[in-house]
Amino acid sequence: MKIAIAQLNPTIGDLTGNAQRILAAAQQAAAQGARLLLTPELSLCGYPPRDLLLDPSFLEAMQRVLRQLAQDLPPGLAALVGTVEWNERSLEEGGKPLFNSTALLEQQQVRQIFHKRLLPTYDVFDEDRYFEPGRQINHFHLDSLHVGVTICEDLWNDEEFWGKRSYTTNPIADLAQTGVAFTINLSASPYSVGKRKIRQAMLQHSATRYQQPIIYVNQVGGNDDLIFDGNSFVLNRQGELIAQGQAFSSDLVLLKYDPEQQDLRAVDASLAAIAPHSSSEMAEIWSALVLGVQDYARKCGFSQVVLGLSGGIDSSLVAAIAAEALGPENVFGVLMPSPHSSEHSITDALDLAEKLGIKTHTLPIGNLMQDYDQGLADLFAGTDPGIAEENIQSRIRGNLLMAIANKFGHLLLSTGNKSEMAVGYCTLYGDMNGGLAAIADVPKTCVYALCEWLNSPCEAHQFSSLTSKIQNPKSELIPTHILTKPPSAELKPGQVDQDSLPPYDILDDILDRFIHEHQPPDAIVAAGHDAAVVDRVVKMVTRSEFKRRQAPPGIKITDRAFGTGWRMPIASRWVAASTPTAALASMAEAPKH
Ligand SMILES: Nc1ncnc2c1ncn2[C@@H]1O[C@H](COP(=O)(O)OP(=O)(O)OC[C@H]2O[C@@H]([n+]3cccc(C(=O)O)c3)[C@H](O)[C@@H]2O)[C@@H](O)[C@H]1O
Ligand SMILES: Nc1ncnc2c1ncn2[C@@H]1O[C@H](COP(=O)(O)OP(=O)(O)OP(=O)(O)O)[C@@H](O)[C@H]1O
Ligand SMILES: NC(=O)CC[C@H](N)C(=O)O
Repeated sequence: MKIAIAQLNPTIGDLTGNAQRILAAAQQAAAQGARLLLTPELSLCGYPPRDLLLDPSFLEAMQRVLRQLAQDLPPGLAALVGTVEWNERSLEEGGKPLFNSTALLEQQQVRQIFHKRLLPTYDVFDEDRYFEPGRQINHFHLDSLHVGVTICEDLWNDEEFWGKRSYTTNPIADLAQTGVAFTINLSASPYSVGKRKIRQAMLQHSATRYQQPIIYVNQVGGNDDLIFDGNSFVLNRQGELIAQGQAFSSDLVLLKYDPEQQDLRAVDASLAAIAPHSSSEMAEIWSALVLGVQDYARKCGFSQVVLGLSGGIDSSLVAAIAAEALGPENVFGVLMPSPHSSEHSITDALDLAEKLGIKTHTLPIGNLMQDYDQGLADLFAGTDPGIAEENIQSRIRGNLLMAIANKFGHLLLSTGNKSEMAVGYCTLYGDMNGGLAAIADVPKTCVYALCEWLNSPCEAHQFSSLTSKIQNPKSELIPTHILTKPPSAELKPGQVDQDSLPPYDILDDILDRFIHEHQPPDAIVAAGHDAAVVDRVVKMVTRSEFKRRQAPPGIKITDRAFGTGWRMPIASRWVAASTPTAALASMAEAPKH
């Protein structure tokens, strides 16, 4: 029996468009002789639909579209399609009104429905808000084949792999008891650095432990802050990788079940294992950010973006990502020198723009600054000029950029990185203005590493059309001077970031321990950091929550991004304290994936 994995990129809420995507994949799969089509979790509405699930008309429409899709599928092809079902018993027995489900469509009908059993409610996930956990073991027969069904989190509870149990049930253990030939996992698993390897190792462990071949089907594409990387894969009974989908793009992967071997195998290759994708961390992050900007713009209806080009490294990286995502002709860089701007802020920005092939315009802001200062002169009389006056530059730039975005229907990209967002080194209604914060989850040291990677001709060529256009292999995409000069906001004469912040390698290590590793300040000091610096950084993070709450959505690439997975109070007096006892620390350990 041939089986097809449809690694799809749905748009949230575009029910008919998503159904058409499923249908197109179904037709392609049927043409290649497939009997069963697999689609990702909630493939009909896209994941995560969030509070659209509270709209009854949305749920009704989903039911209608699902039934129509069942009618339209090619004859002879069964399909598993992700959908939402009512929990009718909730009216009498209580519980949540919905299930996160998968429908088996066959012979023009909805033949069977399976409900997700384990509901993630941590980090960016909030499934307990909407769904009741399924109680049944999910499996079906197709021709002579007996198949197990799981939905994403259902397979994230292997206590041997994790060293602890997150839920009381373990769906794959239940399925193994029923004698299924293999288990399917229909997922919408967001990207973060290193997650592909974790998924494969985790499911390899489960496949061998339960003697279960596993087909892992993941969604692809950017949905607001979340990037789904695809990377679907198939493991045989020995846990060997026998097929995989592309990273960061839609795909259709065919495989088959071999009844003699009682195992899954690739259609074209032999049973022999294949090598997992081997791209570097930088290549992965680059691809995730490009897809994030591309899909956010496309799904919100923008074809062009605008950003402030300062000749600094952050705006240079964002411009490069945007040029890759939307085409250089669709990126508009605005240079806005003030009397405090250096000469190189202009020459470096123009040099970068030429290399990327993007359009630029120069709008000096000196006159506007004078107008603001004069307008405020009476009110500010007798005070010393300071941050308020400095920030006016940033706010003039933010204002001009929004005017340009309004006028030409562009999306404004803000350029703040994660280190700045963490400590509040950015100006509200100034450089924080924007619709999408492309690198808000990329620490400053990683911003440098990404630019260096873009400039290294070997691997970047495979992942960037921009670098491959550069004829001279010695000529870099991001001008060297942008990488070597000290970072500066240039809001007052001679200002550099390191006047206000610790060196970025130290800052980023403290932030990594505090934000990603959940280490308390005393543990960070014990790791070798200066106590006063740690204390200052932790206070800056805590006190700048009000800025982050007003920031545009950022593209998540780490296991703990600011945004939907970071829910801190603003008006709070708590500042992280000392290490708890070991027992408490392990109980409180937040799930990461
Ligand atoms: N809890 C709270 N809830 C709501 N609002 C709160 C608040 N606490 C302060 N605020 C308000 O926020 C104001 C302070 O925030 P804000 O006005 O953003 O400004 P602020 O943080 O004072 O200054 C911005 C900093 O970012 C630096 N920087 C670095 C890189 C680039 C840029 C750039 O702009 O290009 C700037 C700049 O040098 C300066 O150190 C307060 O004056 C107060 O009005
Ligand atoms: N002279 C300028 N012209 C246009 N935009 C500017 C200018 N100065 C600042 N900006 C905008 O404000 C943002 C914040 O400035 P900031 O100095 O923090 O970043 P950067 O210059 O890109 O990088 P770096 O932090 O390495 O100097 C810039 O990325 C840019 O979008
Ligand atoms: N949609 C889900 O159930 C996702 C949860 C899962 N732990 C993942 O990140 O892959």
